[in-house]
Amino acid sequence: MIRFDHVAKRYGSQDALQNLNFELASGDFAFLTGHSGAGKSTLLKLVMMIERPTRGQVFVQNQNLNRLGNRHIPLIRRQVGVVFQNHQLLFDRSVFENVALPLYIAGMRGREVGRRVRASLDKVGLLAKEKSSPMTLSGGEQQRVGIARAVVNKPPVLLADEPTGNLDPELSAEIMNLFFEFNQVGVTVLIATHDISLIRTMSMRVLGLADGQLVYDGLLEDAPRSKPGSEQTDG
Ligand SMILES: Nc1ncnc2c1ncn2[C@@H]1O[C@H](COP(=O)(O)OP(=O)(O)OP(=O)(O)O)[C@@H](O)[C@H]1O
Repeated sequence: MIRFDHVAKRYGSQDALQNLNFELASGDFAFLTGHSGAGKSTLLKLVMMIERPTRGQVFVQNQNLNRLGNRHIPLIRRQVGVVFQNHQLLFDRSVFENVALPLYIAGMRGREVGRRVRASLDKVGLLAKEKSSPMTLSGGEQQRVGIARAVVNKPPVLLADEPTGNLDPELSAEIMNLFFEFNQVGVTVLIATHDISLIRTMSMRVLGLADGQLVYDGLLEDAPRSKPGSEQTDG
């Protein structure tokens, strides 16, 4: 679960988020949308403890992040898998080694690593590519490696920041289906995206940000066509 309770984030004199209140219960799925600079990445960074709120409280899996010191950050990171737009894969390592990285960081060694990595690659349909270099893979395949890495230690929460940003509509739909599959087995999923046309095709909850404020929380199919994010594709 994720809960924001009167959360504000200010960078210097810039208000990135203001008085944000929402909750994703365990097993919920939502898209996070809004214009460039609306505060999507900042919101995700607060969940990952890359940033701290200026005011208010963020809860992840019922833990109040304000109460956790920096030494607890790895504990939260193990509970929150993250998928980035540009994959952030290591091109000098194999697919297997990229996916295994969070397990190594968590101190896991031996056979369990192989078992977990292969289970994860199997879920994203890339079991046959474990020895390949990510460089030899297509954009969609690279994104699936990024997803396998995000879920390899079975986090209860999965975040994604523009995970389909560089992909064509067909591949984007495939990637979204993977997120739905993880959600169906109980993972809480929050996906930041500009891609209103893609999320219009799915009747899922949408959190809409504008200028750091939550201006919409509901099913997009119920919304007037100008909301939320006003179809902006900038940024
Ligand atoms: N490290 C920072 N220092 C100063 N200002 C920042 C910082 N990070 C973000 N901001 C500002 O906070 C606001 C929200 O930015 P954020 O990156 O969260 O928006 P976003 O919705 O993710 O945008 P995009 O879709 O372009 O990635 C913007 O005005 C941005 O300029």
